[in-house]
Amino acid sequence: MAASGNSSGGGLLPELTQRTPILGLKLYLIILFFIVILVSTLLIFFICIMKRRMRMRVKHSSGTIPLVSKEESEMKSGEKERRRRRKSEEEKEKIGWGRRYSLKEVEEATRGFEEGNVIGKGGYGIVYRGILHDASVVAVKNLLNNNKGQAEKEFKGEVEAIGKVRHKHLVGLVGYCAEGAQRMLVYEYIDNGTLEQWLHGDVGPVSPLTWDIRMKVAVGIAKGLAYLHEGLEPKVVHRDVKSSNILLDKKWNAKVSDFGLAKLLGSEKSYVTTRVMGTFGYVSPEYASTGMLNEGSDVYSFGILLMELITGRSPIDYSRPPAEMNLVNWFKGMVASRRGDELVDPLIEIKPSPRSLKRALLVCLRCIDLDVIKRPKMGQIVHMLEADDFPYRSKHRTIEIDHVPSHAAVSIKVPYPARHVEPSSWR
Ligand SMILES: Nc1ncnc2c1ncn2[C@@H]1O[C@H](COP(=O)(O)OP(=O)(O)OP(=O)(O)O)[C@@H](O)[C@H]1O
Repeated sequence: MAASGNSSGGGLLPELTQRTPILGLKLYLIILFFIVILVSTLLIFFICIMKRRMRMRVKHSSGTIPLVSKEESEMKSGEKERRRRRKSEEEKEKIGWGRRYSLKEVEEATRGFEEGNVIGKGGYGIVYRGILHDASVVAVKNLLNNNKGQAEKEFKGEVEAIGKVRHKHLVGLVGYCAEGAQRMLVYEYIDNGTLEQWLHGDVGPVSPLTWDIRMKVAVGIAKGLAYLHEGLEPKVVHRDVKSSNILLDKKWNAKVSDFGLAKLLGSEKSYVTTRVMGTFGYVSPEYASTGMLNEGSDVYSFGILLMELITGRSPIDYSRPPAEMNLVNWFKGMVASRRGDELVDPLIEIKPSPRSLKRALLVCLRCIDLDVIKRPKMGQIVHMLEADDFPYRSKHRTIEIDHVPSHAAVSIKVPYPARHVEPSSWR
């Protein structure tokens, strides 16, 4: 019994240890190999199932206990999409110097061109105050429909000429709108009215525009014009320098506005137009009679503007006695008869020093010289108005002022800076 029991147990083991035809491996090794394969297959299968279950659980949980509601998450993705689209629209609408605005944007900014947002009406259209999406305040000039044929031309010229021009004393164009028949210009908003309003509006018995403020305004305008004439290539002639085109901020900084009439000029050439486009009373005689235009015409208009600042009078005022209706004639006559101090606006409480007054009067006379060549450049005017000791510095050479009325008994000598005027001085 013992022998048979031994032989059956011993018979099984030797079978397992017998070599098989598979690579001569022993049977138990092959069995072991298959068991390992089976176990690892099961293990992989199990892991896959577990992973799938976990994924399903995550899905399930986000559906049942969401961190944000479905609507909210849709809104968020919608908002994201809208923002992305708005950003790409804005990128598309950027035009180098500013922006092209859609009609919808301008309508929103002005609350549908609400009457209450009208800040002024000019020859080319109505100006509205507007607030853009980014909260910046702007002045939107909506060009008139009945001006379209002409205004469209002006519009294009204006946009191209002034879009890139940036200067402390020039009103910046921040963009435009050209949709369908609509043409609009979007300017930075200047918050303290126009020089015309401050000079000729009802300001009470004492003008807030003191002599010093008036001179500061004059220097600002001169700097702005000097930049147009001498700081740009090709230069820009404004063509409509007048008090209603001078805007003021709360610190009395002057900003020259309305380049609707400005045209780009070739550097050496003067420009001939078929019709005179300036404003009566400010237009230089040569521009009025020949249509020949160069920056000298702006200098003439600046001279008239300076007279207006000194006297508080309009260039043409039919409500005055005939001898005083034309500001230039009255002004020249008063200077010639040495009554310059009577020219000062009676609304100025503290009178200017004789030196400061004389300086301003002489600049006026030089600007309105009938010979355009003899008029100073705007950069020189900045120097003349700013120089403390002008016109008394001895090293200045003197130049005769022509065209003070021929009946004038006096010959006025106007010192003239011999130095070269650095562009940086009027910037
Ligand atoms: N950028 C601005 N910021 C604030 N107000 C402005 C601005 N531009 C214009 N205005 C206001 O709108 C008014 C009309 O301006 P606009 O330039 O159209 O006409 P104007 O200069 O009075 O006349 P014209 O069209 O004959 O030049 C101005 O008088 C001013 O009160």
